[in-house]
Amino acid sequence: MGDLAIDTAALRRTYPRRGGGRVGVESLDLHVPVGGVHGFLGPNGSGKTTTIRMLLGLIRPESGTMRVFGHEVPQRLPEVIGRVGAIVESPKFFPTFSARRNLDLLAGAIGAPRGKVEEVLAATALSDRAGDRYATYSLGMKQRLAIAATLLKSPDLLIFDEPTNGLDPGGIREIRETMRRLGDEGRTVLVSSHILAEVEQVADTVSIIGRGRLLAEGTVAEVIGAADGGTTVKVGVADPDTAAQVLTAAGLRVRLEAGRLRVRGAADPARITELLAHAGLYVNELTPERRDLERVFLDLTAGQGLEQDTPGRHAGRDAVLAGGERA
Ligand SMILES: Nc1ncnc2c1ncn2[C@@H]1O[C@H](COP(=O)(O)OP(=O)(O)OP(=O)(O)O)[C@@H](O)[C@H]1O
Repeated sequence: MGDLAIDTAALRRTYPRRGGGRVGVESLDLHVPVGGVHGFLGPNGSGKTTTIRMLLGLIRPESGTMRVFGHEVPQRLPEVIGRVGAIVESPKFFPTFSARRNLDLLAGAIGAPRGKVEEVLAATALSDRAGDRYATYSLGMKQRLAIAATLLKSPDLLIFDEPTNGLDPGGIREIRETMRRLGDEGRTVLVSSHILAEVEQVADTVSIIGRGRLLAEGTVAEVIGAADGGTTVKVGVADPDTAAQVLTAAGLRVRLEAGRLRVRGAADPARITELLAHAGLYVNELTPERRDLERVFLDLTAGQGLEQDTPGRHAGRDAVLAGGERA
């Protein structure tokens, strides 16, 4: 792995749990590469917010180490905090002022260069509505304005804790597009979430945690592949029996299903086409059957949620995972 924006080793911060035992972050090894969007995933209560609060110096770990851009934190946090922008709670804006005026005030307070306000408004797709009063903004626009405010200091690392909570699908898409743009600019975006479908679409890499420990990490494809033992590909071919022999001889696992082959173990589906073409067999269908991240996540984190979580605490959040964590 290349340079890391965030790395932690055996990071621990726990709280006593009612009825005995402890909850929180037990021993977390996190590796967030520099540049791109990193999904920090786990069920409710798995320790995401606790980890983020430790990284930002808001609470102290009991033990373990953390580094941000190679600087040990919290010891060296003052040297690096200027490169970090975070939205952990909703920031306060003046409701009767426009978004632009709110940002102008903040920019003045931190000495951000002129022109920065228009730049961050554009980066969060708010330019058109920047003259409107904050009070008239939708929840999604408010959230994007919060991102715009953190961008005023041009952070290299942005940390968003569940940024799409409570947003409608349109609002979620806009936050996702904003994160994608920031990642494409070479910034590092750490986004915590328990809503997998969203993160799968935007994240370059992910960490999946459960009960304060790392369960899987890597690119989305790697995490899905590792959990699945390689991609499964459906193959349609005129002579499936011969094709099955060819592929089996090449070390792949093959099953005949409804006249088509289900082939596992090929690192790259193109290898299947190549093997069959060499045997004079022509493929008329080749469909990678990817498990989605959600499935992997549910399997990895089954029973890892907080069974003592208060029912309804996360009302309105993703029902699938709420169900999954209590499975
Ligand atoms: N200040 C605290 N006092 C007691 N327990 C706490 C405290 N902060 C967190 N916890 C507990 O630690 C565990 C991890 O919480 P945390 O908020 O880090 O999880 P999370 O993954 O961010 O979950 P969510 O998605 O629900 O926000 C939970 O069981 C939580 O109740």
